[in-house]
Amino acid sequence: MNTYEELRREVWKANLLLSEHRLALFTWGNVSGYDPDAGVVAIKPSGVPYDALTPEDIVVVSLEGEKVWGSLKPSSDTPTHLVLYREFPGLRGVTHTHAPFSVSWAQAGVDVPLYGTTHADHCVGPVPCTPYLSEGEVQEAYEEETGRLIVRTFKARGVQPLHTPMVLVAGHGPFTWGSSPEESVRHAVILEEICKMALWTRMTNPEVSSLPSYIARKHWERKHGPHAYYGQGS
Ligand SMILES: O=C(CO)[C@@H](O)[C@H](O)COP(=O)(O)O
Repeated sequence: MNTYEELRREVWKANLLLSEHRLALFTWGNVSGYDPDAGVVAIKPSGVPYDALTPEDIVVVSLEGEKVWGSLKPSSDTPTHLVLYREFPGLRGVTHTHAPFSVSWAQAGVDVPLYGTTHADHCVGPVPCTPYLSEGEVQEAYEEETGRLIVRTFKARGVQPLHTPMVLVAGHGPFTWGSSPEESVRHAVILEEICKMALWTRMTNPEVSSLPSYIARKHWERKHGPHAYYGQGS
């Protein structure tokens, strides 16, 4: 019987990084990983503190959300993760945190402007903030609709998820993703730093404008290859 041990250990280690980087207190936040060959997602169990988490606690579900391995309840945010894996091809890891600067920008309900090269190295353009979910969406299927809201926001704005691996959900907090669970956590750390620097930048100069696009493009292409700008690359 497949116990998905390798995937579970990878996801377990990534969840411990949330706590190590102080991106989530208590049981807040969650990290998952997707194995497309097996067609399963491993994710943190709901309500288990990080310092008590073991690889055996990690729960494995199908892309449709059916539990296929594990005794605990999967994270309450599992439906959000699953929508992102289904709708954004290439994702292998998703992270959700309650990191304070990221949550502050999400609560403010505004995009994080691209003020500098640190941001430009990791995102083509501002970090999008979604609008609020409607009352019906919240009542109907909150976590699933949160994922759909992220996908709608990126598609409506023509943002490539592999070129902007992060988003703020209005009133809630950040979701980030990547080519592995560990990379999705790294993007959450980077997002928190971007949000902190953007807030301090705006406090230092309320009239500050965004970084000129020719500098932002140079930094993005230096790191991701030429012609990778605005999704023209791989
Ligand atoms: O977004 C939230 C709550 O607002 C979640 O991140 C919880 O804070 C963690 O839930 P579990 O993963 O433990 O179910």
